[in-house]
Amino acid sequence: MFQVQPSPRPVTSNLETFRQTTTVAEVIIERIVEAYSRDHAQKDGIYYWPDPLPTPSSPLAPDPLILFRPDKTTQRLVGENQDRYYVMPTTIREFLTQRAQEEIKPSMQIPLGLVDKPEQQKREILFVDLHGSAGPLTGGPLLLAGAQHSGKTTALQTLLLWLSACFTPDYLRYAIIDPLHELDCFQEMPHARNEQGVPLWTDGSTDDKLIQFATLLQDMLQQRRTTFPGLRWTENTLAHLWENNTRVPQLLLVICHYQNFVERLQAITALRKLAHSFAEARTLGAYLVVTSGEVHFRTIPSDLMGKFSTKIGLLLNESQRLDLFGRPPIIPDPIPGRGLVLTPDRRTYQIQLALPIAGITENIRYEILKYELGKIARMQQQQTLSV
Ligand SMILES: Nc1ncnc2c1ncn2[C@@H]1O[C@H](COP(=O)(O)OP(=O)(O)OP(=O)(O)O)[C@@H](O)[C@H]1O
Repeated sequence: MFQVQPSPRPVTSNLETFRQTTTVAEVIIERIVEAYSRDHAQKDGIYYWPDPLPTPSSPLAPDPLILFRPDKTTQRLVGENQDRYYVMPTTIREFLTQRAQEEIKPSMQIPLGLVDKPEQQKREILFVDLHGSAGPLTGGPLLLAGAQHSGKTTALQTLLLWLSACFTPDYLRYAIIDPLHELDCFQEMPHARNEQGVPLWTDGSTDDKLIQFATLLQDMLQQRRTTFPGLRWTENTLAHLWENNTRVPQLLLVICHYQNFVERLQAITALRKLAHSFAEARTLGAYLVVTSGEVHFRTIPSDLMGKFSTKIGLLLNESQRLDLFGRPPIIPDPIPGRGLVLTPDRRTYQIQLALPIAGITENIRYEILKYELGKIARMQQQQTLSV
């Protein structure tokens, strides 16, 4: 299994360039830090106050937190930035090479950014677990709720980029309902087709399209059961099948902008049924992520809301925060990608979600993302052919 290591924080920041004076206290602190390292202190049970969450600010720091480190090809497009923090210390190419040498096991633990845990004096990687690797109470479906331009699509890009890099299509497929075409760059990925080459993507612009798509996915779930008659699916079944060289891919359903379908009776009925089927099929290796601009029970009824074991809220107003988190202990700053997470163990933390790709504008990031996805597809195809 690969090791997830946070990249070291740079010692200096841009702000320091502008600093005029150094106080006596700062000199003393610097001397103590030199003599008594963070590692030493931790061994003695002393924890430093964690660094604050990286803050995107346009135009000074539009991309402070990125999933993967850029490689030489993209580095020249995104520029050097000492203050960027990488969730993964490797480039995508290094990651794929490393993955090709590993025994692949099912995993739906996805690093989406950083989480601040002040009471534990920790800032750590935010992992969302769609499977619940230590039982259903440790993970399950994810709801990403947020106002317009709060970072929902970006979070989905990060999630899908991670899964695309982790798994070849033999081990993972994603099915996407994307009414605003915000995830078009994933349509071309082989992961977004079923074994027969049928696209697992729709914009759901008509009820017929959506119902047909829902039927296709329900059939895929049913096929899992009928292909292995008599098999009792438990949370470890997929892992056992993979160990025995039976490749049944994990299947992720992503529903974007759920609130857009609410006024369409036939569409929303099919969508709700589909969401429930996926929410209840984690032992079959089926997973669910939903984004919504609204969290009121008229949009997401309580029976469906109750299925989401992890809830992320970005730029929510007070009543939306109340609907999703009760009375949260903190109110996050109105920054893209900054928000709250309600974890499966019912705790609420402040988070900063990562961008999938570095770059000073959204357009540059999108172009690089397309390029990186193409590279992933090509490298995975070569690796599959050479096995
Ligand atoms: N984690 C992040 N760090 C820095 N910038 C971000 C982050 N997330 C989003 N942004 C920026 O905020 C803007 C809005 O992001 P995004 O399109 O993902 O929001 P959205 O919630 O999907 O919006 P909409 O509801 O309109 O589709 C984009 O310019 C994006 O680059």
